[in-house]
Amino acid sequence: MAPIAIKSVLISESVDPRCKSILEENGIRVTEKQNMKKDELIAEIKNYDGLVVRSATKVTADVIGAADNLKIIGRAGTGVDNVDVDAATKKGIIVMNTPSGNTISAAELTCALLISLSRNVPQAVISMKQGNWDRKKFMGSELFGKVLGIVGLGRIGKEVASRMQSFGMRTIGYDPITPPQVSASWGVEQMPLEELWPQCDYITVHTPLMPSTVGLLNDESFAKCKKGVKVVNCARGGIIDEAALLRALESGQCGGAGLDVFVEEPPKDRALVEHPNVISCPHLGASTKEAQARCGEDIALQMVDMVNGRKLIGAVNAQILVSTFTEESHQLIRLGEAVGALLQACTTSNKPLSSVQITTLGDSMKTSTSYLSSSVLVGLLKHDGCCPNLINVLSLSKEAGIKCLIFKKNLTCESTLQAIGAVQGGVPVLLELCGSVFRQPVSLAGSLLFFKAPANPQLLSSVAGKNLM
Ligand SMILES: NC(=O)c1ccc[n+]([C@@H]2O[C@H](COP(=O)([O-])OP(=O)(O)OC[C@H]3O[C@@H](n4cnc5c(N)ncnc54)[C@H](O)[C@@H]3O)[C@@H](O)[C@H]2O)c1
Ligand SMILES: O=C(O)[C@H](O)COP(=O)(O)O
Repeated sequence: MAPIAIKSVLISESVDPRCKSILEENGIRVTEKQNMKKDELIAEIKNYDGLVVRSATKVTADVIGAADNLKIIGRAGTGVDNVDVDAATKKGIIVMNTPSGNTISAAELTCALLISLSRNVPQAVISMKQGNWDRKKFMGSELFGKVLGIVGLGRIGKEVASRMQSFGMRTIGYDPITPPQVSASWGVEQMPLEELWPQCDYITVHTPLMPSTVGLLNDESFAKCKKGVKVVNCARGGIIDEAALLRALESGQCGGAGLDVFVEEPPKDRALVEHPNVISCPHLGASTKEAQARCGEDIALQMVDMVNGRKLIGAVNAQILVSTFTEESHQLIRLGEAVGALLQACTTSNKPLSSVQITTLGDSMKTSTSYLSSSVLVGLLKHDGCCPNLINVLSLSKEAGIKCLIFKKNLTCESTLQAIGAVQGGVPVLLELCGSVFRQPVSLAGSLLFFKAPANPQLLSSVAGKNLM
């Protein structure tokens, strides 16, 4: 992949100043503009190659549609649910995050909410400030010996588990990806949700927000819980269904909730925030000096590493690019694109080919097959008005109805058009085209003119001119 040029970046939220400094030290122009309305962002975004956001900027399909020069959206934090990743991918824009920078901070806030719930700390504080001394009202219960259910055993779930184990809690959990033996090694017994709900005194959720996690805790699951269960959501609003939570709080099925996140932020509907058994924060999980310093620094360094062609870290929609940061991969990508463009040029139709078979030969090609085949598709699809790159080409070729088959060994090819290429001396060359073998490999650079005729020196001079013979 040719290095991605990022000359200007817009930071649209409060991101640690290290982010701006690092980008500027690396020759990238930075503009900071916070609290932009959607229309303002749409008007502004076309001026930038890069955008850095936290969770408040909604990078919707409209914004992406207007982002004519945008090559990267950097999320200084974990969740990318405020970015339309599909729209970005289709437009060939990399989406990158810094998922571990705020793990500890989010885990610590979760623990703070769990502890606060057990001892009514926030409610007691408010009562004291109002001049009261109410010891009876705020009778709590120990966490020691209680069961904590952790739904989502990734980075934050794991850190919450070890911290709450030190309070003597038994930690059980569920995660469809983290293997049970892995979570067992940090003290979390996994089980299906059906078994988990009835055992928990406390439940905390740490999953991303996606269709399968919306309303994970809903009327049905609350009904399966112990009466008085206390819940915490420091992940994303909506993982605990807000209406169901309110109903459970009102019926006493839920004894208290600690909420850092809401479906709508800030929440216009105040019913949950104002409920006496709810303690809440304005999305503060990552709001520590340490987390912000890490995330701001990480996103800037990741962008700079990518621009300088060193490596790609944190890309959520461009896995294919990870192995394209070597000179060898650049040569193979140029080869793939040139072969794809050549095959497309050989067709008489303006439409892209409907199916393509890509065969790689040799051990050294084993790791390059995915980006090589994608680069052939880039070459096939490159025409006026279509801007394929390695990020969007699979979705563009799917839309164009191109069937792509990839083989890692030589197969008899029955294609109407066939090109064989290689990299020789660092240069992509063509060895064979539609059955014609080039004794002298043809450098795949610049403009090429192919002329098919029987081998006849006189004919050649009539085409190429005597002086070129
Ligand atoms: N409140 C904040 O300020 C704050 C800060 C950081 C992260 N977060 C949020 O916290 C959440 C977790 O972050 P993380 O860094 O631990 O993410 P992670 O990717 O490390 O872990 C998420 C885990 O959820 C699991 N999961 C996915 N679907 C599931 C399901 N249906 N049931 C159970 N588990 C499921 C995944 O397998 C994964 O192990 C994310 O939503 C993130 O956006 C919030
Ligand atoms: O997903 C995250 O990283 C957190 O929700 C933090 O969001 P923030 O950067 O807007 O505080």
